[in-house]
Amino acid sequence: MATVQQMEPVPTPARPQSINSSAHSLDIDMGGTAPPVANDMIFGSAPKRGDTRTVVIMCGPGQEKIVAVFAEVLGKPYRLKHGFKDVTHEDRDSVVGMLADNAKADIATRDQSSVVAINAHCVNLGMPPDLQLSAECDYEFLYTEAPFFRRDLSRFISHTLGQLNCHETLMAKPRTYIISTTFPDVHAALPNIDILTVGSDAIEIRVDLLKEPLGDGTFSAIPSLSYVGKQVMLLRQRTELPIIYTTRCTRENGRFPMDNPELYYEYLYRAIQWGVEFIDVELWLPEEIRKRLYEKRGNSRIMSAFHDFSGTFKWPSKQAEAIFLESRRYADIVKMIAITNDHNENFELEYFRSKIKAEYPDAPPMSAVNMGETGQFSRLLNKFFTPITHPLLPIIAAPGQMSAAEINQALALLGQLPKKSIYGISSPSSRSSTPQAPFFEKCFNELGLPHHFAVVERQPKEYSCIEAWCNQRNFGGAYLNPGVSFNHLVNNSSFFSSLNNGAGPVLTEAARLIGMVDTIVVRPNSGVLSAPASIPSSPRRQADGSDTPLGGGGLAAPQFGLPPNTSLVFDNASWKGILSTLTRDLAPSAYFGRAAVVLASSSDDAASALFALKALKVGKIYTVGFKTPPALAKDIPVEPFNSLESLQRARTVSNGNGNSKEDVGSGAPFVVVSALGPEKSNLVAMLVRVFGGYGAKGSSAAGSSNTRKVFLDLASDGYGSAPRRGGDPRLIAEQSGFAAYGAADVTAFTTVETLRLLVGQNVPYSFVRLASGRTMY
Ligand SMILES: O=C1C[C@@](O)(C(=O)O)C[C@@H](O)[C@@H]1O
Repeated sequence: MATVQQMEPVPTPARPQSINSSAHSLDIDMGGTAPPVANDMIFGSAPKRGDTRTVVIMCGPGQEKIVAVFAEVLGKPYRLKHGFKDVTHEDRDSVVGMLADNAKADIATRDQSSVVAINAHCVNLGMPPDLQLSAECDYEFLYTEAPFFRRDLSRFISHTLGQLNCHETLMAKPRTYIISTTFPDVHAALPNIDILTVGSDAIEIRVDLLKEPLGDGTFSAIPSLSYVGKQVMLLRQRTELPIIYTTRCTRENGRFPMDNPELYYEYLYRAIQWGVEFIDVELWLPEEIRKRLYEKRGNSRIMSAFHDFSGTFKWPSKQAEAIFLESRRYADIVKMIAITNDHNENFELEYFRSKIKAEYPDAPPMSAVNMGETGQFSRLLNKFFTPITHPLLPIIAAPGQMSAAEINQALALLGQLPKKSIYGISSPSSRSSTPQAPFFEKCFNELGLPHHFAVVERQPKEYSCIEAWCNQRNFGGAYLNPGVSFNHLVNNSSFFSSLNNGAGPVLTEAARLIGMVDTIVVRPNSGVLSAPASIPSSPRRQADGSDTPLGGGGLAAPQFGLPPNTSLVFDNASWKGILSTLTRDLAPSAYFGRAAVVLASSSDDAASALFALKALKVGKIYTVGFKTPPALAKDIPVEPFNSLESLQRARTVSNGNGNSKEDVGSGAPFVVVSALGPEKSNLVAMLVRVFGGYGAKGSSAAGSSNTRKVFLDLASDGYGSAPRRGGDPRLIAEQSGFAAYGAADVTAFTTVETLRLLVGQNVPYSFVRLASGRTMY
């Protein structure tokens, strides 16, 4: 059970510090010795250029508007053409739309090296997608018109074109859980989907368990592809989690018949076309089918699946190794599951796991557990893609399945998940009306984590106390709100500066370049880094002159001394919050090569946004109110607005398409990020008016574009939160044609990242928003 103490009203993590407090300078000069950099955290899974072929959208009559939405999400102009034969080299930077009926004539003869064909089908019209197009297109997007889920389209296209990759993110996580849903109809899952998926890193849809009603009170033997498509669509509209698509056969505890392996190909390949992230492919399927699926998987990942229900399977056997070797041939992930009868078989599995790791270090990651009650122990030990259940599910997907909370509680009992003290370190300037402690308590309880959480407050410009909270035996990590400059942290703490033999704490690439730390993560030492020197922290002098231990603020008296086998990693979660907000409704390519404006009253406030914009490969950054730190100005043109003329110049600069080299950075600003406080609202409002209006790149006779520009106000929690001089910039931005986002969006995404970093658990964005009193949908 989590123990939470709300000591002070808590902060909004993404709020820039200089709104209320004096700015700190950001210089990336780290002094003499460079701090160690966590080499496994370099840029994470940053957006990529991905597939650069011309995107062709096929749509039904009267549905041409979906072409414009695709174009908008991708940040490209669009044009309508009759058929594939009319798509030329000139269209390469546009989205091309065409009517499905016309496309059928020549889709088969398209040049697949230059075009990617997407069948966009609106399910509201009562007809299934055209069979020929479904079979011949590269991808298929199923959607509802009312309501329309733009973030679903954004996710679909970012995934299928390879601009965002959830696989890399999941692979980097020390422990991952997948929830196996067992609903006969996804509708039943939707009301509880947020709570159901707390702790899950991906969600499995058991296609074989879906029951398609036939209208006469009976159900079809297997659900039709059109029914399955709608179910997958529904699920993806309501969860941001990657989906695992499973057609489990009758022999392996499922309901899919085994007499026609081609049926599996049909269903599984369709899932790749739908942009499902993970496809479960059973090992019994003929090699030719497994190979074909693997080769045609696009940006989806294949999970080879083997289950043995005989009760005679032995992990220490030639057979087990042979199964692994066969599985890995056409797989990105290998899953091996067996029913066992003896507790010792859990140890045999662990031996098998370590043997495979040692003998095949380059093999795909393996998820391997034993089923049944005696096998539950192996579910605690498996760290990668552990299948879990939840009490709200109608049935468990396999004997012995446990929930995330049960696994975590068991790990805690076994001493594998020791109780830690986790802190939210705020300062008086960052107090907000949303109490953070009850939220963390809810998450910890929901996840069965044993940790303490406390919000503690430091005084402005007081950094030395932070070391006292961190230099405790049971310190489990902290978030800092507002973030603190790395230099301030290290220069004011003999503890931090002495870590790693005087080289300082480990820094992630993001924290190093941003220069601001908002998350302190405790990590077991990897061989690469030397053990941090743990020194006793300096006790605080009380008024009477006696020494008193620092920290805790009401927690049990802390034991001093970070254990020697641990490292502190200084990280920055805010930039990810900003990145996720900016890519919620737009694919990363909407930003590639375009110009951005960042307003802030200090470089500390601007740094996370600058880093996120660089990750999005913007072409140029205009700045207002601060000097860009050299590390962040590297490899990108940065121009301060220092006169009305410079502003005017930026406004009228020609619009390129941003995709070719010559166009990089050209065009009027597309995205404006402001970290200025309410007292500077009129300046922000003036700028959004100046840069407002539709249009963006490429609107010309050659194609039309209606891309809305993007405005992100890091200083505003929402409309009407505080009276603002010159009006609310978000409202003005919206009136000026921007899509506007505020600090609450960034905060929720940042909290998701913070929890991942601090406790290694995934709490969906929608749950965070729900807990803070707002729903996404
Ligand atoms: O393969 C697996 C693992 C599983 O069988 C289990 O044992 O938890 C549950 C299935 O839903 C899933 O597809």
